[in-house]
Amino acid sequence: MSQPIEFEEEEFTTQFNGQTIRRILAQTRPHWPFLVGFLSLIALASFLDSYFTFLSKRIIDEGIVAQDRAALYRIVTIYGSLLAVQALSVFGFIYLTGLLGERIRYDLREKMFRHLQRLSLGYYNRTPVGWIMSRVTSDTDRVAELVTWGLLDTSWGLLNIATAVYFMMIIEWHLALIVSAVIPIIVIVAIQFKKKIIVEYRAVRKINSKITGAYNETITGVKVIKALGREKENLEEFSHLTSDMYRAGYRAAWLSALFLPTVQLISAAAVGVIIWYTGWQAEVAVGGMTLSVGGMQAFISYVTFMLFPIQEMARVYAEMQQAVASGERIFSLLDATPEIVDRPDAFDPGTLRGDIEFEHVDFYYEEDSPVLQDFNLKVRQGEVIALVGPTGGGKSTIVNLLCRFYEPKRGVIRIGGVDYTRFTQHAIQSRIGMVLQTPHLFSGTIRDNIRYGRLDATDEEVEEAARLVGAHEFIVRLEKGYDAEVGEGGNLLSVGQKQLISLARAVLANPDIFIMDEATSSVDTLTEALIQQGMEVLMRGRTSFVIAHRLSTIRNADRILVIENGTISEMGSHSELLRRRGHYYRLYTQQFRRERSEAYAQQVDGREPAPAPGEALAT
Ligand SMILES: Nc1ncnc2c1ncn2[C@@H]1O[C@H](COP(=O)(O)OP(=O)(O)OP(=O)(O)O)[C@@H](O)[C@H]1O
Repeated sequence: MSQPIEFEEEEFTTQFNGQTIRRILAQTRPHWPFLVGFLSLIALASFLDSYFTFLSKRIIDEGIVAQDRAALYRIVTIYGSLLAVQALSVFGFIYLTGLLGERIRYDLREKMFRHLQRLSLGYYNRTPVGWIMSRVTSDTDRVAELVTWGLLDTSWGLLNIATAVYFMMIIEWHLALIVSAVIPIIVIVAIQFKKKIIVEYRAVRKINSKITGAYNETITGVKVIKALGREKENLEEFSHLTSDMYRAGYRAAWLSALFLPTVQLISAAAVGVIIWYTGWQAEVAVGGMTLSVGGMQAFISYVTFMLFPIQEMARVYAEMQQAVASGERIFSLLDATPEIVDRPDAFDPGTLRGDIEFEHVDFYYEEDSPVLQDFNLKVRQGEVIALVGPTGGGKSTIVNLLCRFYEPKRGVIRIGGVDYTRFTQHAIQSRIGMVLQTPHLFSGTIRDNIRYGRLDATDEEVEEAARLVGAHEFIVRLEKGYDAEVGEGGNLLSVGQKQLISLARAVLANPDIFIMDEATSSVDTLTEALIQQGMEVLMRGRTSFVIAHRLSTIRNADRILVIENGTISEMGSHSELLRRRGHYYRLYTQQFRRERSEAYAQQVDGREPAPAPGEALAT
């Protein structure tokens, strides 16, 4: 059953955390010229915004009321030129904010990508891919939004209010003080509303993604639902969801509708105070009236125009909680320390050729469930080791330890007589060639994927490698040959073809140690023979470990290890182990019998037998 995707709808319970906010803001430090640029332009634009209202007052008082045509023209000309300056500064700050946002997104993503490459496999085991993807995409966006548009709206809002108060003070400071008292009231009311509205909309989105999930399950599982007669129960569950959504949607709509009239009423009260004050002054201070008609009009404009920046600031404040939570998750990723780090004196031995030794190795993924305990193994340079045994026995773990994707918890692994933790990880991993059971190919062409083994290889070398492992024939049969796209993860090719390409890639890399996890199923007999031949090319003269599923590999191996419960339960060559008539003998005869009967069935009725991986040697 599919799970609804809810990464976007995570809970944001984080409270304001000054340290995280400081760290988020610190992301702008390398780009301070942009920041200074956009803040200065915003300051200019907001100053002009308020100044325009002041100029309007002067147009009314000095031009229209005083009937002074020259003054009117002069002020209107100033107004017009400043409008052009304002237009330029608005263009400038929006442009700079956009650029700053892109830089911050780029920086964060690059930092995360770099860090993700350093993290050990253990981190990837614990952390779902979806979680990481959410950090890299939506969280980065939220943080970038906060430090750009959020910062822009806040500074623009604050500066607008400050300059408006400044000009009101110039016009009539008593009234300016009275009117300013309204500002914090509107700010608090606006923040409370916005916070509540955001909570309701988030609830709506969350339920919506559950509804999508419910639709998905019902449609994909329609047969089962019908067969079990679950329609009524499903409908009831669905009705709960939709009525929850209706309630949350209703509350959001009600709050949104209530919000604007409420703040408008508060500002209307302020406008009332202004008008009352003007009238009162006219009464008590006949002849000495300090607030002109233009002044009153300017005050009313300042109060009304203040509403918009206050709303924007309230929105930013309410959304800041989300951005802080996003920031915390991004930093938790960036602060995760790799479990495997090179020692300060780590070196590159130049080669990994030499005997390999596991000495008293203990290993676990989870502390309370040991996988290997006191594991000992000596492998001579050039030996081919086949690992067989039941699933979960520890075969992949042995190979993972050898590649140093994990390190022993106790004991030591030596390569060429040296503890391998003295080498750099790169020195080890770049000299081990690995072909996985379901090999991973990267989107691109077949040629690109083979060349991944050695980036400076020529086209001829790429083809030569493919020929050596027997992949050339199938590649040239494809319409575009080596230039055929493999699709995301190589999914346009079969498992066998992917293995052949991985073998060619490994040949090109010319590793000192070769590791192969054979494909268990879905490989036809011809491809299987090709893979076998390719493996032999690669194993020649190289120490090789094969997690073996096929009889042919096992017969040719120098030594076969039967791995059960993290220990070697049997070890020897194919004929030795058969003579011993133990676990290996049973696995082998079972598989041999199955293969015989399949071959017989094919001969009799020409049908393709279904694979029975349950009986394979290493599953
Ligand atoms: N990443 C992991 N985190 C936790 N436990 C793990 C992890 N990988 C393997 N294990 C556990 O370690 C044990 C050995 O697993 P391992 O994959 O080495 O066995 P295997 O012999 O290769 O099996 P298979 O043939 O199925 O691949 C199993 O019990 C498995 O559940």
